[in-house]
Amino acid sequence: MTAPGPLSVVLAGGGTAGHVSPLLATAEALLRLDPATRVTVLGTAEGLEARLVPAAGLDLRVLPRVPLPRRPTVDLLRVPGRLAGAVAAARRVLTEVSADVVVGFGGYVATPAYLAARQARVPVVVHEQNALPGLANRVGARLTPWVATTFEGTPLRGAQRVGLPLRAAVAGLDRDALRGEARAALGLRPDLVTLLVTGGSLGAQRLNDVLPAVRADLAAAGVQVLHVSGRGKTVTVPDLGAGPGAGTVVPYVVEPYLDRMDLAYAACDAVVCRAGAGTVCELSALGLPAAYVPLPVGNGEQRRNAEPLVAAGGGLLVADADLTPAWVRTTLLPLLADPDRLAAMAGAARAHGVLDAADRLAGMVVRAATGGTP
Ligand SMILES: CC(=O)N[C@H]1[C@@H](OP(=O)(O)OP(=O)(O)OC[C@H]2O[C@@H](n3ccc(=O)[nH]c3=O)[C@H](O)[C@@H]2O)O[C@H](CO)[C@@H](O)[C@@H]1O
Repeated sequence: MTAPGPLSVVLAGGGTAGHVSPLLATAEALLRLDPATRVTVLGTAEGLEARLVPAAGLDLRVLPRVPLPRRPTVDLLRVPGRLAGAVAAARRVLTEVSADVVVGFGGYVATPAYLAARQARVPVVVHEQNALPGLANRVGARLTPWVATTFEGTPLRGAQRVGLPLRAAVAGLDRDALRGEARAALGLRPDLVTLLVTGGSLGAQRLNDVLPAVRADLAAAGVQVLHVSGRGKTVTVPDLGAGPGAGTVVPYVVEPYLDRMDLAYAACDAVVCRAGAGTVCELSALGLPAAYVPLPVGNGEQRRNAEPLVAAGGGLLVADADLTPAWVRTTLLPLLADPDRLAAMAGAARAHGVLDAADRLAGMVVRAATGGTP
């Protein structure tokens, strides 16, 4: 059975950019397939989607946030009432836009969206970004045969690996062509080895503390830094004074958040970062060598996100507690001074990455909406 006319697709997800970016990339791919597709996004007023979705020109509908407690606490008793309100709100949106399919990316709004779709008999597609699934997607995967994952081996029933949908600005990035322009736009020198430091969309205080502390060593080695710190997080970059590296002008540029991460990726030669699924997949698809410092909380998904890439030679894995000034001096600086090793890592990363996940997921969404089989 084929739905008549253009499809109406509801994308549900949000929270951090790690959740919003694949949603936006999937919207881009659906609109590439058919520019007449109606795309509606369900998100929260608190997440980054509240800014990023309208900025991408998409229709955002806000649902109340329903955090699901990870452990059975008294708060669990309040979930059904809150959840019922959010399901009813989602259901109204599905009816208003005559949804043909709901695609959930996990997070706060995904659970009510999945339940509303089930009530309205609208097909559901689940996309899980992380190597270990979150609670919302564990629920969602029980309701549908259409389950897509970023990584191989994610424990969800019926999972098919499609990779992580990447925005066209990243997937289509020609780093060599954009390098000069990107460095100039970011206040970096054209001629120096360039390290990108990024703690993901929210930043990471640990990275913000450790990397500036070795500014003098980096500068003395001729390594300039672009440090994306996260909004509201602090970074104190020491003045070089008369210490090592003084007298040479080696930039250490701090930006709280970049809407154009493609510029950062074009500008840099290597990366020190957290291991959010988005960062891992973008860097591997672009062939960027990186030292991954997984966030040591949550269900351990960040370590699992980076492990296969690191095992394939595409980067280093550094425990949070091991990220110290000494590590920078003894491990990172020698790596940055070794173009052959960097090139080998870059090649291994590129071989591991997936560039066309957005098109693969969009294809699955259309099949789910039009009565296909998984
Ligand atoms: C603290 C937290 O909850 N972290 C989770 C969050 O991470 P977080 O949101 O940090 O996610 P990711 O590393 O997955 O992705 C970061 C995304 O933000 C973009 N970006 C980043 C910085 C910037 O200045 N501009 C910008 O556009 C990157 O290009 C990338 O697309 O979602 C990930 C994907 O579900 C999870 O794996 C992480 O565990």
